[in-house]
Amino acid sequence: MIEVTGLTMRYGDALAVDDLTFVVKPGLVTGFLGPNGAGKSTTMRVILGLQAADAGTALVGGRPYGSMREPMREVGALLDAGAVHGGRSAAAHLWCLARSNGIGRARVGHVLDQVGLAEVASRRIAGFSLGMRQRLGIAAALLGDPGVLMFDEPVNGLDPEGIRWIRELMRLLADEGRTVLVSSHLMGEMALTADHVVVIGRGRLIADTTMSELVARFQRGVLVRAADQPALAGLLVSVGANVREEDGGLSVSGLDATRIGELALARGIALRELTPRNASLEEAFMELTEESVEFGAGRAAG
Ligand SMILES: Nc1ncnc2c1ncn2[C@@H]1O[C@H](COP(=O)(O)OP(=O)(O)OP(=O)(O)O)[C@@H](O)[C@H]1O
Repeated sequence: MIEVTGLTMRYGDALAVDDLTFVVKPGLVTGFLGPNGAGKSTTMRVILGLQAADAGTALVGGRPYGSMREPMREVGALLDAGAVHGGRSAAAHLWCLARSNGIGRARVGHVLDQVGLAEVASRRIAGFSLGMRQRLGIAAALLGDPGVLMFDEPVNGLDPEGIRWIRELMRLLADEGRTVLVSSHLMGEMALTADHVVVIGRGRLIADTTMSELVARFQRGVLVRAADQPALAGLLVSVGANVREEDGGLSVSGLDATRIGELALARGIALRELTPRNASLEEAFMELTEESVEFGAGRAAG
């Protein structure tokens, strides 16, 4: 479990994280979403004790990172996959990390296998592709077999196969009961990965909810096609729905797809299509963050 409470962090006069409070629970993949500069990396760095907060606390398993005797066994993180010593081999890099954290050599082989780098274990990191570096960074995060994992934009620059691999790994880690926090500025990617989302903008909390609730919140009506469309339109309007013609079908709001299907069935109208439509999650994200920008502007003016 990660508990962030009233976290505030400034760079000079600029407020990067502003009184942020949220909890990341075990057994779930939690997406940490926000546009560039929202404060995601800063929050993660404070959780990892790499930066001191100006106010508030960030606890992992009830304790600040700085008080852990063997932190790699409690929390693993991928922050910047580029930041490794290129002259070493993958195995040497991991063994160096393991040794300085009291972790046995067997874990090095285990995590190299787990991330699919076993065959290139003795190659110098300098020759690694971005995807291989990401995998190596994830191997390092997993080295201490920690219960809490944080990944900052892990899919950045990866090909579709690499993205799918990361998605499946997150799921597996959460299913093992671990706490998984993964940041992204791409809502669409998160929709496929996360169970829960924490959305921030300008360092402030915008939403802390389940992914399915967020999707439902941005539901954009139902597209329906029927054998007898005028009859269906009349029926739906008679129960209070908003109906307009669209693309040879009916765009319906005010009723969900289940209810529309039941009404059509009861009246004996055959349906040819019944499609609930959501705003793209990118649109939802824009809306959410625009609200936060407006909120920010309002506060500044007031
Ligand atoms: N070392 C620094 N010095 C000064 N300002 C910084 C520093 N690091 C970050 N900032 C500022 O703090 C704010 C939050 O940045 P942060 O990197 O945490 O956001 P982010 O959500 O991770 O963004 P991104 O998706 O671009 O990584 C931004 O306005 C950024 O410009």
